[in-house]
Amino acid sequence: MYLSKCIRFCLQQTARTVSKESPLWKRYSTAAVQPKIDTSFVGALKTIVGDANVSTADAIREQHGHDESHHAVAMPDVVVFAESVDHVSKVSKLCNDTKVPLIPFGSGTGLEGGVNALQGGVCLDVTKMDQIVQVNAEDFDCTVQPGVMRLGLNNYLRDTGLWFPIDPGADASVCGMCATSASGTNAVKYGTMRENVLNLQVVLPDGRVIDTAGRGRRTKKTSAGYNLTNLFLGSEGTLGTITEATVRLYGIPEKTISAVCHFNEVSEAVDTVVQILQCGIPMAKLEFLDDSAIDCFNRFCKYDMTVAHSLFLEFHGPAYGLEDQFQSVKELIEMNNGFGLKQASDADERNRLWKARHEMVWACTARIPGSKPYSTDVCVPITNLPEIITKTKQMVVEADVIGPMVGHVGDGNFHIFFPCDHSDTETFKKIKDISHKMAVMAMELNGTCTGEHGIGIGKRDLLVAEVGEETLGAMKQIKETFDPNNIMNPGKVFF
Ligand SMILES: Cc1cc2c(cc1C)N(C[C@H](O)[C@H](O)[C@H](O)COP(=O)(O)OP(=O)(O)OC[C@H]1O[C@@H](n3cnc4c(N)ncnc43)[C@H](O)[C@@H]1O)c1[nH]c(=O)[nH]c(=O)c1N2
Ligand SMILES: CCCCC(=O)C(=O)O
Ligand SMILES: [Mn+2]
Repeated sequence: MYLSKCIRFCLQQTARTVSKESPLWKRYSTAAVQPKIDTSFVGALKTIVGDANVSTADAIREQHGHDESHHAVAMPDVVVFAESVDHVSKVSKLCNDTKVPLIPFGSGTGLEGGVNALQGGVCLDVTKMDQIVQVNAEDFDCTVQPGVMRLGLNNYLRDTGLWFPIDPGADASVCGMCATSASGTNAVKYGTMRENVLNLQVVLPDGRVIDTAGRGRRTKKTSAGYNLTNLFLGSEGTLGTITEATVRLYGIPEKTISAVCHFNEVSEAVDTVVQILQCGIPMAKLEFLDDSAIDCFNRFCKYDMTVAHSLFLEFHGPAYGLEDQFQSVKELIEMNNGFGLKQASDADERNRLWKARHEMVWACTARIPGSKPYSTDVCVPITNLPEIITKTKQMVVEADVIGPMVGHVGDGNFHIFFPCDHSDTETFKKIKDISHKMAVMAMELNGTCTGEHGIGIGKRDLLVAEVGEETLGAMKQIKETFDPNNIMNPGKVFF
């Protein structure tokens, strides 16, 4: 009853653009920021980080005013490249004292408009802080600065026999992945960022530097006080700037088996997934692509993969026993009328088998030249997957829009990738409508409107429907405590 009240509220709100004058803004935003960016402010920034690390050039501001999503570019007034924690601290304090918005920038691969400078201000680019501070190979952890990218980290780690498995597809910064609580294809086995971060160093808006678990702490377990680490995971730059992350590492699996198979019915594929999980088979990846996704891929890469609903699977482990796991899954696939099962262990073969999954975003946007991805990102308890996937697919077919479905179904999480061209207003309206209905359906099925991309700009209305007014109020209190002047990435997560 309560949920449906919230959903009605949220349906009313998304129908219009929320401006600073609206009651919603006043209700859910802290003090609005008054940017005071003039030559003396820019001069003060230059004094802190050096002339070469401050840019007001249009091209640089444009580059920092958007991510990979469809959201309209919103440029910051100035871009600052920090080279040290001291830089971050002093720039934060200056912005706080002068009430200028401050937007941390990782690598701009986000999908919810997280770095778009809705109210102008300073974009704080931390990519120059790119040191791997420490690797504790025998403890399976390492500490990185915010400019360290996940692929760079894994290249560096290769000789140690370890890897950092969280894989959002894009080569994102590890601290940006903390900020959005990212996950991706490996979460079935290794969890999301929430399960893999041991400690964070954060610069608060007033310039204070804190370590969420205490300086140097890197234990797998702790019961010491509030879990500030988890508070900052998924905070999307709205509470502070993450300047160091200590993350968990894993042994590179001795053997990997990849597999792909097809189904005529969505329900057969999803039932197979649920049964694999119920049997406790420790899958590394369990992904679903529908027929429309495979069709996009074939067109984009000139492949001739079977155009059918497909499961992409991966097994990681010691060579001993992995083949048995594969055989058990094979039986389940056959029981559910799956066909065309292919498997590979060799790295090149495996990459070829999985190519459709990895090319998906670009294969999809290629269908409409100049389009950008509009991603939906719902996640539900695994037993509710068949219902929401089937209903979503029906909506996409009925609306007659291009909307391939790709799911991290092993986690109950899936996306429709809509190639989005804002000038086609009719299609855009249909996309928004389906996206909204998917989120509402997910919430009705005890799920969430975002499993991994975050709230950003696009899902602010949905947050209140998801968590309820009281919980949203508690979140706002936390925001006000850390950031009383609302300088940190204003207009994100909350209005
Ligand atoms: C092709 C493709 C495919 C995928 C994805 C993207 C793309 C382009 N993503 C989304 C994306 O990769 C993910 O959101 C990253 O975690 C963003 O990291 P960036 O470093 O790019 O942060 P980016 O610079 O885009 O910033 C994202 C948000 O975090 C904040 N932020 C960044 N660095 C910060 C810091 N140091 N301190 C505080 N705040 C900071 C920003 O202010 C912003 O709000 C994804 N994701 C996923 O989870 N699963 C997936 O499957 C995919 N798949
Ligand atoms: C529309 C982009 C969604 C990217 C993503 O999350 C994935 O490929 O899993
Ligand atoms: Mn994803």
